[in-house]
Amino acid sequence: MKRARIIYNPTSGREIFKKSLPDVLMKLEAAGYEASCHATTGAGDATKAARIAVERRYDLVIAAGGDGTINEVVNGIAKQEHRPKIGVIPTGTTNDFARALHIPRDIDTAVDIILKGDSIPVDVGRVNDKYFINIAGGGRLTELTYDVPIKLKTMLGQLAYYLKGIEMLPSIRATEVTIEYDGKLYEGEVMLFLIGLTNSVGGFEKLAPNASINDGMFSLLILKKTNLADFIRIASLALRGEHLNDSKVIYTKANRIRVKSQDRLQLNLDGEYGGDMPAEFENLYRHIEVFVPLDKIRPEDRPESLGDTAKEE
Ligand SMILES: Nc1ncnc2c1ncn2[C@@H]1O[C@H](COP(=O)(O)OP(=O)(O)OP(=O)(O)O)[C@@H](O)[C@H]1O
Repeated sequence: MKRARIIYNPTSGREIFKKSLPDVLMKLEAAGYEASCHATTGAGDATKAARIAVERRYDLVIAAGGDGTINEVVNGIAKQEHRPKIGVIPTGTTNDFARALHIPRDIDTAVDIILKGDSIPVDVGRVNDKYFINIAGGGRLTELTYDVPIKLKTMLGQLAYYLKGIEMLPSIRATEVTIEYDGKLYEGEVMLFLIGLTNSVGGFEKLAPNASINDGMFSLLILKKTNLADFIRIASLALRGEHLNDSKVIYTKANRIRVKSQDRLQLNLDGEYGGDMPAEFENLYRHIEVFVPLDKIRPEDRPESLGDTAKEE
């Protein structure tokens, strides 16, 4: 009998998953899985739980939570040789990764997608021995995600991040950085830089419009130093995906990126604090298989167009 392990964060998003858990377990059992679950207890626990699930040779690991939980689960799996397929039940505040893969927030539908059994390989980012699935970034603006209290997120959802952003806007300053990407060099002051694996960041779905989830490339976006008015102008352009040609924006694809700074510069990995720079980023090509609604995935990202290379590594 196949075995499934659900790793869920009881505090994520609006804390709704607990109520559905018995139904989800029953549904998995009815589909022929022996199903069990682990409720995370705090930072790092989902990584530990995923590592144990790998050791115990679970066939399927389901991450139920927000991007932070999925990131932790991937961190427990990505280094291992035997990597079980991952199912995602998005119950977080932002759910960028799930949104990029068209996995809906409705728990029942998300479980149906897993049970249907269609999966695709996705790229994973590695930086200083940590992994990310969606986005890495740096700059004062990316640091605001750490300060949003859990209770506020539970009450307000994504709005909590925007409120925090507005509160911080006047105090955001630029940072001097050196960014090396595939042999090219950028040196100067930046408001932020983002290294994306998908097109969905902080609810902005058009930030990296031509990102592919499994082409082995990062989308690198650098926002140079701006004044407050320019910053607001570019942010509103970004909502419509019209920011890429702005003279303050550098946007390109790269496979390897190095970032360093004279100042203290924190690294944000999938919305959580991930250590300080310097950092070296590497794109791990099609490193993990995730269950998705195949009919919603762009043709070029689907297995039939991936060919045999999808089975490499
Ligand atoms: N029992 C717990 N109590 C407090 N924090 C927890 C607990 N379990 C996990 N966490 C931490 O909560 C972090 C954020 O969780 P998660 O991403 O699932 O939800 P979220 O913050 O609501 O959603 P999003 O990341 O999409 O904004 C995790 O990275 C983890 O470190």
